[in-house]
Amino acid sequence: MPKILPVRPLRQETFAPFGHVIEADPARMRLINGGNTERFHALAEAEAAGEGARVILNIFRGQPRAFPYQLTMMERHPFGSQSFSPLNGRPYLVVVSEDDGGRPAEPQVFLAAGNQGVNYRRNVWHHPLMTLDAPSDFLVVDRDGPGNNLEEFFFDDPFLISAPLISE
Ligand SMILES: NC(=O)N[C@@H](O)C(=O)O
Ligand code: NI
Repeated sequence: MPKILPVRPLRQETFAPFGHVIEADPARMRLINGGNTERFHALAEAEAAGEGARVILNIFRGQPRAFPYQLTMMERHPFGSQSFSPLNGRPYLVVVSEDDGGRPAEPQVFLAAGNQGVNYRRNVWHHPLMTLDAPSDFLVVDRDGPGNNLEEFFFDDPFLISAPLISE
């Protein structure tokens, strides 16, 4: 029986080993434009390593995942960070792993709210986009350039996400 992974709410403190949560954090706010606009400053940094690399902005339109979901693989991008910011205001799942000697450790699953984005630091193990309920668009900021920027790992034994609900 595959091991069922608990789902936790996405919080910066628990996500810190993997990157940053992109959300309107009052501690990062400064007023600009004559007080008309609140700027939540420098919530994360985009990384694009290697000669000829550049930071690009994309839209990913993800189809909803079906549950229970068998999680069989993780991936990482050795030359750059990757951020996902929801454009439709719907929740989604974020799945990350610590590195364990070059392979992902047991995945950790977070339920992100529709007003939370994430930025995976360069070379952080994560599962590809996990959209819920309906096709959803995400602004994705990541790295383009020479070299293979995608490393995948397939588990011998899959894990299971039974439902995208908070279980902790
Ligand atoms: N491969 C690709 O562009 N998408 C993945 O990196 C992902 O994290 O969804
Ligand atoms: Ni990715």
